[in-house]
Amino acid sequence: MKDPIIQLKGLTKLYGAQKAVDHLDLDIYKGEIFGLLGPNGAGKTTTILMMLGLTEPAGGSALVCGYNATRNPLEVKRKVGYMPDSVGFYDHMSAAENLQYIGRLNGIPEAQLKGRVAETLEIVGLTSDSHKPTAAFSRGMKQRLGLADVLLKQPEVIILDEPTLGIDPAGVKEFLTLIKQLSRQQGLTVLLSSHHLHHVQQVCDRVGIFVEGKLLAAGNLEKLAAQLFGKAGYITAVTLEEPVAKPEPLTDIVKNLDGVEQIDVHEHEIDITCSRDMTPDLVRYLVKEGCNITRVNQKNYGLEDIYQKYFESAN
Ligand SMILES: Nc1ncnc2c1ncn2[C@@H]1O[C@H](COP(=O)(O)OP(=O)(O)OP(=O)(O)O)[C@@H](O)[C@H]1O
Repeated sequence: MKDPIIQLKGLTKLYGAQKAVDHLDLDIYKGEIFGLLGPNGAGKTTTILMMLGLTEPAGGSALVCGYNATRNPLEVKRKVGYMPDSVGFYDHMSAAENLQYIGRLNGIPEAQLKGRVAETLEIVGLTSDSHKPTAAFSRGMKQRLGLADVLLKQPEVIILDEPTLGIDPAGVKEFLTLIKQLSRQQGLTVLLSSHHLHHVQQVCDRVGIFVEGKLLAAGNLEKLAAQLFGKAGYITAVTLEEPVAKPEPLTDIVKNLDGVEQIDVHEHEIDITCSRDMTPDLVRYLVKEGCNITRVNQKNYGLEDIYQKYFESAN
C-alpha cells in the first residue's frame, strides 16, 4: 500500500460547543483527485484550514507531505498550494503582473520569475489575456488565474475550496478538465471541496461525503454505491422483441446466475440488478437462450443517488 501524502487522524475542531469537524480520519494518496463533498456548513473549509495549519485543531493531527500541519505550517505551505473560495487580485494590474507579485512574495528568484509566470499562464490557458488588467476578467478567468497563482510555486498538493462556485457550465467544464490534466500529467495531488456533486463526479478519483463535521463515507463511486446499496450496485436493462412471460424458466435461470441479486420484468423489459457489471455475460446468456434483444441499457448508480441516500439517512 502506498503511503498517504495527507493523513488526518482523529482531527477535531470545536467552535464553542459545536463540533465543526468531528474525529476525522482520512488518507489521501499521491496523484489522486479527492473530492470533499458536503452541504454548506459541513466542515470542509475548517478541515482544509487545519490541513494548512491556519487554524488549530482541538484534537487529532493533520500530516501533510510528511509535516505536522499544526507544528510545521511553513513547511506545509511550501509544499501545498491553496486556493480559497474567493480569490482576490489587484484589479489595476495585469494577470502577469499579479503573478509576478505573488511569485516575489513566494521567494521565486528574479531570474526565473518571468519564465515561470509565462509558463504557468500557458498551463491555465491565459497567455493571450496575460497583459489585460484583471478587473476585466470574468469569474472563470479569475478562477484560472487563481489556479495559476497556486501552481506558480510548483506545489506537490493543491487544495481548492469550492473552485467552481459562480462559474458558468462551460467554464466549469474547462476548469475541471484542466485540473484532471494537471493531476495526470504532473502527478499533482488535488483536494477539491464542493457542494456540487456533478462537479465532483466529473473529476474526482475518490470522494468523501461530509455531513455535520463527520465523514460519512469515502471511496470511489463504485465502492460508495456498494456500501450504500448493499451488494447491488448495477442494473442491466434488457429489452426483448417479445414480451417476457412471468413466471417463466428464463427469469428463474437468470436469477440463479452468480452475481445476480434481483430480476424485475415489465412486459418487454427485464431489469437485472447485479453486484458487479454483468452486462456482457447477461447479453451472451440471453442470446444463447434464443432471446431477440432490441436494446441494452446499463444503469449504474451515480453520485446523485449516493448523495441523496446519505442526506436522507443523515436527516
Ligand atoms: N470562525 C468560526 N467561528 C464559529 N463558527 C464557525 C467558524 N468557522 C466555521 N464555523 C462553523 O463551523 C461549521 C463548519 O463550517 P465550514 O465553513 O468548515 O463548512 P463548509 O463545509 O466549508 O461550508 P461552506 O461551504 O458553507 O463554507 C459551520 O457550522 C460554521 O458555521
